[in-house]
Amino acid sequence: MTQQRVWCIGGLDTSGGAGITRDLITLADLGVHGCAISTQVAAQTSSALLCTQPTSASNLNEQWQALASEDMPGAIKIGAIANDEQALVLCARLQTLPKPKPFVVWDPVLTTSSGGTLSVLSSNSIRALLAHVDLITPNTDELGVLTGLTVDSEEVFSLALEALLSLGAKAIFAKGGHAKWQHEATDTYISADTRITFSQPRDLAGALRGTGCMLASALCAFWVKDYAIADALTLANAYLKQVRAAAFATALAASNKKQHSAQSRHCGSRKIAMAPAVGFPSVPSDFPSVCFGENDPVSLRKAVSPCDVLPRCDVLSRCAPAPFPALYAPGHPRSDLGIYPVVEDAAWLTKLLPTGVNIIQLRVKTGTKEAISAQIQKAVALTKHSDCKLFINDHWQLAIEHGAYGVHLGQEDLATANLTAIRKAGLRLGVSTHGYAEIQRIKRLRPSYIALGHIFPTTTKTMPSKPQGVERLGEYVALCEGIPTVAIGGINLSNVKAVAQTGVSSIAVVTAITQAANPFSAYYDLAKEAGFAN
Ligand SMILES: Cc1ncc(COP(=O)(O)OP(=O)(O)O)c(N)n1
Ligand SMILES: Cc1nc(C(=O)O)sc1CCOP(=O)(O)O
Ligand SMILES: [Mg+2]
Repeated sequence: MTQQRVWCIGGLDTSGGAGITRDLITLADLGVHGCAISTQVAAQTSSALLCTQPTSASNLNEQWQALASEDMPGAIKIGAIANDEQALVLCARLQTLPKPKPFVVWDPVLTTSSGGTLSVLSSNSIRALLAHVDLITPNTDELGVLTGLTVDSEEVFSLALEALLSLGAKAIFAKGGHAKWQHEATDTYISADTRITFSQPRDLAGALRGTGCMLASALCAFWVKDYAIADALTLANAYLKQVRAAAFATALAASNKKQHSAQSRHCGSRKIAMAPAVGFPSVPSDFPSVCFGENDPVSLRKAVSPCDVLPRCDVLSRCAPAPFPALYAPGHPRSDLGIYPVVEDAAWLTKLLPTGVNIIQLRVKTGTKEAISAQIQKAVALTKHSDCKLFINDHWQLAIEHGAYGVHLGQEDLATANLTAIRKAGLRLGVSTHGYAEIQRIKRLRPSYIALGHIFPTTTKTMPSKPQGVERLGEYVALCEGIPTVAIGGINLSNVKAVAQTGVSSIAVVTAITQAANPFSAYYDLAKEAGFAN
């Protein structure tokens, strides 16, 4: 059970709105066991810090030892550290954590939302702590205090992130709620080699307390549930959006009940203390827009200039370019795509087209450009007078040149592919994804289908990510909001039924067909077991 446990180290907020009290509520809401180490007892109401009493260094040590005598956690969330003495104890303890080391997140709470001081740390303590944490989650005010900069513009924000990295931060998740210069609330994740942004339209629940605590503890919950960091961040961002919406609705209902005047209905400027339980994020509109890198070619914001002059950037959807062409013409009786064989040369088409296969992919990984071009030309000619939709993997220029039905691209291919040219040529576009962050990145493109992989271990290629499993596949299908979906990776006769039951539109296979003793009947067996027509 050690993987499903998070330790929360921070101040005990008597009101339950923030600190370790809020952390434990958040973890419970997400089905993770939270343990607590108190750095101080803060007598707090929902709007004021009355007084606070720091825990002694020896008591802090004893609390740690008590927890360490039982199960170690999968993640440790640190909030307000009262003073340098406490920082010293924590650094010593973090240094001697047994392996596998828990993921350590520091939410550097310095003041309460009402302005009371919770933490006074020297620059030496900050540096020492940074050496032991995997991720720091400052808001822009905290980023300013930690770096000595006045973070009031995008330029200074970027400088501050660089400054914090050079102080020793391994990775930063800088929250954008306080970044008033941004149209949207954009959280930025940055490490030595990665920059990912997570954007949401600004909402009315600005005065909800404890949002930083909730975000960092939700992140730890998703980490111990074994999500990759980009997915855990996407989920934590979506969780917060859900909580804010629910908190605002609850506060509004309470306010309406109390006072029936029209004026009291707007509670955007009031303090909201209660954050209702909302559970695992599942509502697609709660998920952020995700961009990889500052110049993500998939980012539509850069492509459409009117967004920049509009006051709020929930305009992303309004500015989105036309979707890529649909896989079926409107009114077509069929909605699923069936079994989707992915093959390495055009000769496979001759073998598989007689099955009546609906969609097929040519995935040629070796050979000269001339040889690949000849393969694509042959495949296009073979499918021209059939109902089979031919997708070309990787080679989008050749696919356009030879008039294929569509192109399949991976996440990295998007950096070099010319999406405008593909769209202009009228080709369909399928894109690979491997989790929440990539799906949220790709959805705004409105591709013809979104591939979801890899579902089970595969021997066909080395995957940098972990298998997703069918439970997550079901969540991803729902998140794709009607865009056709294709499951891929390790799918065969023994598991194809469970995959089909997630509602995925198509199931792509390599070895289940290409290494079958009889590929022709393997296709039929898979289609039958999945419950697809043909
Ligand atoms: C249907 C489908 N899904 C995913 C992939 C993988 O594409 P990509 O990420 O571009 O990796 P390679 O196939 O190029 O190795 C796919 N080909 N088809
Ligand atoms: C080509 C490919 N792409 C994947 C992804 O997840 O993006 S998994 C995969 C290999 C699929 O082969 P098999 O059906 O033999 O497991
Ligand atoms: Mg590819």
